[in-house]
Amino acid sequence: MKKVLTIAGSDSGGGAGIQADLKTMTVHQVYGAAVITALTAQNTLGVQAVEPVSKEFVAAQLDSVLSDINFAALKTGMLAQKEIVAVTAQKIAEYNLKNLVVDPVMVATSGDLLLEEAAVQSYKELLFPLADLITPNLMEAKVLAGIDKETQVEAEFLAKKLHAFGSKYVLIKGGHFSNPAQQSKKAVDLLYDGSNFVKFKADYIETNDTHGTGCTLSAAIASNLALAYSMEKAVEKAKVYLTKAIAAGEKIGKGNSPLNHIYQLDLKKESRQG
Ligand SMILES: Nc1ncnc2c1ncn2[C@@H]1O[C@H](COP(=O)(O)OP(=O)(O)O)[C@@H](O)[C@H]1O
Ligand SMILES: Cc1ncc(COP(=O)(O)OP(=O)(O)O)c(N)n1
Repeated sequence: MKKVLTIAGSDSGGGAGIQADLKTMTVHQVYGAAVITALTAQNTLGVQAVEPVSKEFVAAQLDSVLSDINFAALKTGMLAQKEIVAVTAQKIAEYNLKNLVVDPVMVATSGDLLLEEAAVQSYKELLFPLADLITPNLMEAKVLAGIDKETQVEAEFLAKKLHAFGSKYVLIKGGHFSNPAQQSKKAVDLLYDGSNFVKFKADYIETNDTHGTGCTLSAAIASNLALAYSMEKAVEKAKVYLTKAIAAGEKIGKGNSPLNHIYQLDLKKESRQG
């Protein structure tokens, strides 16, 4: 079995972070391991509190799993602080890890901050040059490119700007674009390899129940890379998985419900009532 590592924060509500990553990995039939960078007291309504893990303890977790398990791919999610970005990059380089997907998580959809501002530079200098793929959403891409959040820009422009930081590929996620493509009810993500653009289009689902979409997408891509798919195929398959998981969502909690990862398991619906 292929092994995949997530280095990310914990979402006590189970919708995003390492919980979403491990569910996604399991459904992809890869073995998921998790290094936790921060605890969040979180539910479907938002993030009530954040407790970052010390950089020493993140390093200890990384040494534990990396000295023991041979990972075919890995992803990073919420890294919270610049020291955690730095130690993560240091260990990824030290253990010469391949197939790295970096989801530069900054803010939850609820608006709660998941990364300190000082860490943005560390992402660009330390982590992106090691990455096979970075997966910013629109707002994250603007922050990383140093563009005002209110400025209207094309995804192509952002992809080119971010590719200059050294990752092999950039995927600009389209969940927050209010552009003609979305008006035509398509969720469009743009992949750039430094020369060519590839668009991935899926049906845009009219719902606010999208908690954990970014985490799920990057975990699915990492799983597909571990399974030896090309980057294009890995993104294409991940997007299909994600869209089905949004469409199959069931109401959980009082706020924005998480995705449904068990929709494709062969379980009788009656056995999971309640
Ligand atoms: N309502 C939706 N219907 C279908 N796909 C969506 C929807 N919202 C987001 N997506 C997709 O989910 C993924 C995550 O995108 P986005 O929401 O932009 O990132 P994040 O979750 O990091 O904020 C992308 O592939 C995007 O196209
Ligand atoms: C612990 C933790 N990590 C990441 C996120 C952000 O999740 P994401 O999939 O980008 O999207 P939303 O859940 O915010 O829609 C999080 N909330 N918590």
